[in-house]
Amino acid sequence: MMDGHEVTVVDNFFTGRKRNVEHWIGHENFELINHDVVEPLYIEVDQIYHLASPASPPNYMYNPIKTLKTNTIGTLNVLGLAKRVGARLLLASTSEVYGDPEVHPQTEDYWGHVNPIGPRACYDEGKRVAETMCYAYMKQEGVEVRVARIFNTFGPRMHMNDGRVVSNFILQALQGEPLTVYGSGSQTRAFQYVSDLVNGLVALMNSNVSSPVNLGNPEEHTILEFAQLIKNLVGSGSEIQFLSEAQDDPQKRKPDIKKAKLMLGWEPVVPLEEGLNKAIHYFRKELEYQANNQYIPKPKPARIKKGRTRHN
Ligand SMILES: O=c1ccn([C@@H]2O[C@H](COP(=O)(O)OP(=O)(O)O[C@H]3OC[C@@H](O)[C@H](O)[C@H]3O)[C@@H](O)[C@H]2O)c(=O)[nH]1
Repeated sequence: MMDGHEVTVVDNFFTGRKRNVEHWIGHENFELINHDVVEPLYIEVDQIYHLASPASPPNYMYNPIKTLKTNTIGTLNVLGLAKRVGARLLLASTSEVYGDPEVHPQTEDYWGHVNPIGPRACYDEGKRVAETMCYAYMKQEGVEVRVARIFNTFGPRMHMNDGRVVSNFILQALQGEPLTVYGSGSQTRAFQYVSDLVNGLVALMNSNVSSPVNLGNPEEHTILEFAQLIKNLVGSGSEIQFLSEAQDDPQKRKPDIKKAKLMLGWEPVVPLEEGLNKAIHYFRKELEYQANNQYIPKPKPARIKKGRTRHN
């Protein structure tokens, strides 16, 4: 929108919210369509960012069949749209295509280590077949595709009930509740701030790189370190609580971003603490918003008939 393009947002609001784009509603270049990509879509566009699919593990595991349909039928539909109108399509793929990786850090040529029947499979395998579909359409139909393998990302406008670790820890720390660490907390992740990701996606879309590219921040920490860091940044007295570990939880994850640096001239620029402070500020405001905007139906005023006076 800020570059002056006409933008159509398509969302079924399974995990999205109108509030996230409300500042653009009414702008002449902006359109919001309530639509599910599992159904075909007929519009005229020249670039498609295919970002559909819940991305938070509790969300995608909540309805695995829907997650599979979105990533398979939904991807076929948007590829069909790209083919019909001659648009370029960027797929939001994921670091989860590497599964619980045996190669560290993960490079794009690593094929991954995925449990095809585990609880994460609807998402991991869904995204893997979505990549396969992109390259089949590229080879057979000449559709221009771009594939971003997105590593853990956070930032403002995440849903309070998202369930991923950054929003969970920040909300728990702000409310004085225990920070819930799954397992021992020795598993690692590397988190990027949302604006870095957006810049990477736009750079990839407008590049000539059709093979998959990792987009992530390579600064790696254990989950326990993240819990302590967030507690300190919030200034919270919350305890750290160890819960049972999640099944098939990847034990180590960190992107190798040499390819993005070399071919897109892209790398993350927002330091972790600066990004976390912005997210903390956002969630603080969200908690205030929630406290002040609970929907309480107002009682209807009694209907008073005019013109007649009743005498009992
Ligand atoms: O409250 C929590 C939530 C999560 N965790 C742990 O924190 C780590 C990160 O968990 P998240 O749920 O944030 O995200 P995951 O790394 O498991 O999956 C993510 O991977 C990359 C993206 O494609 C997706 O956004 C998502 O699937 C995991 O080890 C998880 O077990 C906690 O310890 N406590």
